[in-house]
Amino acid sequence: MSALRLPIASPTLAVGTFTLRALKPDDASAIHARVNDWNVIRMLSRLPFPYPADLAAQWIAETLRQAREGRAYHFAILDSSGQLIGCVGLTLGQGAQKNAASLGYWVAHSHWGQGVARQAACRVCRWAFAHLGLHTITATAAEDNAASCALLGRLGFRQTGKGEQSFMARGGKVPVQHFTVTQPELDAALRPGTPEAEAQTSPVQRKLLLVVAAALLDPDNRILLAQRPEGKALAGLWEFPGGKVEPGEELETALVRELYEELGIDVGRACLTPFTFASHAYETFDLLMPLYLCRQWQGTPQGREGQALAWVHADDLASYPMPPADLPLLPFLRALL
Ligand SMILES: Nc1nc2c([nH]c(=O)n2[C@H]2C[C@H](O)[C@@H](COP(=O)(O)OP(=O)(O)OP(=O)(O)O)O2)c(=O)[nH]1
Ligand SMILES: [Mg+2]
Repeated sequence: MSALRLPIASPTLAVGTFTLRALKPDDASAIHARVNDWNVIRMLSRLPFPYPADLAAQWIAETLRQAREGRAYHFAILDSSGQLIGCVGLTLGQGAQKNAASLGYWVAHSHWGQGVARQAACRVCRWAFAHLGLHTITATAAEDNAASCALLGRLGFRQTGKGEQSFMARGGKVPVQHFTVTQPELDAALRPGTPEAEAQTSPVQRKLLLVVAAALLDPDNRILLAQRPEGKALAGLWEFPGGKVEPGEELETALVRELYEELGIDVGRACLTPFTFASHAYETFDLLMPLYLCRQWQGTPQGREGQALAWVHADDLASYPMPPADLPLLPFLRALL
């Protein structure tokens, strides 16, 4: 009886300072901006040049369908700031080839030479061998893509043959090399001490970001929200004023400082009452945000960083889109006010 292969959910994988996660529809513009580059696209067999903007959205939709059906797993490669810098993926064989998968990847030209593709490809292969029941992973690289051929060699891929393949962007056939790796071969390539092994076995810990924030309350029990300005992460969303705690800084000191910097008000530490906290796993960091209540301060809050401000009744909070970390806090505020 042949074992049925059930689709498994695409994981989020950490490797070195990079994060690999399933593609999302709103990755389309970043993908288009980075892949529509002759340096990148000439190494990819199935992509036309120029690369039409709507092709990225279609491709993402197709990868999501393939992942749901367990036919392929494609990942966005994000750098430590959450910026998409490439893609890596595996397409699974069918029928007699069901224990094999083919590997593909590309990295934005601006990030070449930094080991991004090597680390990402290695991480995805390790995950696939561990979870997809594969015997082999294959890859094909254009013969003039020396970096890719070298990368595969460093991951234990053996060259199994040469051939020719059509490359759409180049408008014709291009000499290619075919490669294969098995799990023992990949493991052997990850000998302790190699950069591959280090990046794979000691992924940099997810960053814990400590942010302090305040719910300032006026005599009508309205809460002050500030709109995150353009150019900042989560721009346009409404938040509790506050900011990052600096290394070695006490939480209340940080909050007093942030409220002065952002709103121009003076708050005494004794006027800050600990209320609750937010804990949220953002894509590239974990946020821990103690939230204080404050009913007394000196001065009138002003958006000193250009941010819009709004005094909002607890019942109206839902009309102000907030960062995902803040949503679990709202029922507590409604119950209090
Ligand atoms: N202040 C604040 N930050 C929040 C809230 N919810 C939420 O997810 N965050 C996140 C967004 C940011 O990733 C982080 C706070 O960063 P920030 O950019 O405001 O930090 P900051 O005020 O120190 O500003 P900067 O000097 O670093 O630009 O916490 C919230 O309600 N208030
Ligand atoms: Mg802030």
